[in-house]
Amino acid sequence: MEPINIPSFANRINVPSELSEEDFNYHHQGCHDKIPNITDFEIISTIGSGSFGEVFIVKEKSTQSIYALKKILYNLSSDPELIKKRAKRERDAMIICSNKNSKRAPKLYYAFLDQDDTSFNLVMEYISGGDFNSYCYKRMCDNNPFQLEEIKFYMAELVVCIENFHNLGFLHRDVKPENLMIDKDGHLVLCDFGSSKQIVSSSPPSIGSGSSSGPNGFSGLAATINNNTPPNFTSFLRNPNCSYTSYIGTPQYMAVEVVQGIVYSKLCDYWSLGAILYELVAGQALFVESPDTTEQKIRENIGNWRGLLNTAISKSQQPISKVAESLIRDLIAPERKRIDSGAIKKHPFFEGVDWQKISDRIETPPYTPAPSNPTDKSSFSIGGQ
Ligand SMILES: Nc1ncnc2c1ncn2[C@@H]1O[C@H](COP(=O)(O)OP(=O)(O)OP(=O)(O)O)[C@@H](O)[C@H]1O
Repeated sequence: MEPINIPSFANRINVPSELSEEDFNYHHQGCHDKIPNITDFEIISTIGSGSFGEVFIVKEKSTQSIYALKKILYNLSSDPELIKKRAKRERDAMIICSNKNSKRAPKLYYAFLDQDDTSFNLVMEYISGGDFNSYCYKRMCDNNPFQLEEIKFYMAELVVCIENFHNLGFLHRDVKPENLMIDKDGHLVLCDFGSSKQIVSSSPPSIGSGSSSGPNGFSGLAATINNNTPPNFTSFLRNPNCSYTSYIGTPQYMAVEVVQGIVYSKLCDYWSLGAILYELVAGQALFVESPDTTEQKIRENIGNWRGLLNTAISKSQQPISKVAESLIRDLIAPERKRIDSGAIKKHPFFEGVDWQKISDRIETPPYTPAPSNPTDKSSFSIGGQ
C-alpha cells in the first residue's frame, strides 16, 4: 500500500475535531489500495446539490471508471461538527450497505478527506436515472399523472428499500422523493444516509477493508431510540430546477415523533412512505399549503396532523380510492398504531404485487431511463439539459 500523504498542521486546522483521515478514509475491496485525492478524478459535470455540497459525475483518471462524487464542504456550515457527524454517518452506512451487497443503496468505492478545500468526499456508484422527485416533477409538468399500477410499483419498491436498510441495522429518518434514485434499469435506490441512525452497534472498516462487518438480523421494532442526532431537513420543495437561493428547509415527510424530537423507532420511515403515497395519489403535498409554507409552519401542521389529514383527504386535487386512503391512514398514524413492512405488504392496496419479484428486482418497471452513454445526465433536472 502506498503511504498516505498527511498534510501539514496548518492545512489541518479547520478539520472538525476527532475525525482524522484514518477515521474517514476508505477504499472498497477490489479498488486501488491507495486512498485517492480529488486530482485522481476528472469532473465531468454537476448532477445535484445538497445543503453543504455538491454531487458530480467524475471519471477516475487511472481506470476511466465513472462514479458519482459527493463533496461535503464542512466550512460552509456554522457547525462543522454537525457536518462531520453527518458525513461519518453517511460513510459508515454506505460501507455496510456496500459490504452486504445491497442493491438498494449506491455502492461506496472510496471516502477521503480533502484538506485543501475542507471537504469530505464520497466516491460512489453513479445512479444514472435521476432522482424520483425530478421524475415526479417532470410527470407533473407533462400533465401525465401516475397511474395506480405505477404508484403500486414505486411504493412497493420503496417498502423494500426501507426494509432492506432496516435489516442492515439503520433507520434512514429522511426518506423523501429527493433521496430516492432511479437506477439504469428503472428500480428505486435509497440514497443520502447523512441523517441515518445505526441501531445495532458495529464498527465499519476503515482503510482498505472490504470485509463484511454489518449487523445481521436487526429486529428494530422494539429498538426505540432517542432523537439525539436530529436529521437535517433541507431539501428542494417539489421544483428540482429551483435555484440555490430557493432552498427551503422542510420536514414535510418526517414522522410526527421525529419532528417533535421524542422517542421513535424504525416506524418513522413508514410515516414518510405514507406522506409520499399521499402525494402520488392526491397530486399535492401533505402538510404543505404552498411553496411559501415555512419550515416552522410545516412542523406545526405535522403536529396537528389528525385534523389536517382529514381535510387533505377530503379536499384532494385527485380523488383518493378507499383502499389508498386506508393505507395512508395506517401509515400517517400514531407510532403505536402505525403498521410496518409485514402488514404493509399484506395491505389490500398492494393486492397483486409479487413481493418476491420486487425484492429480486425482476418486476418490470413502468419506466426505464435508457441513458445514451455512461455519463448521460439527462434524467437529472438540476444542472442537466
Ligand atoms: N450516487 C448517485 N448517483 C447519481 N446522483 C446522485 C447520487 N447521489 C446523489 N445524487 C444526486 O445528488 C442530489 C443530492 O444528493 P444528496 O441528497 O445525497 O445530498 P445532500 O447534501 O445530503 O442533500 P440534502 O441537503 O437533501 O440532505 C440527489 O438528489 C441526486 O440528484
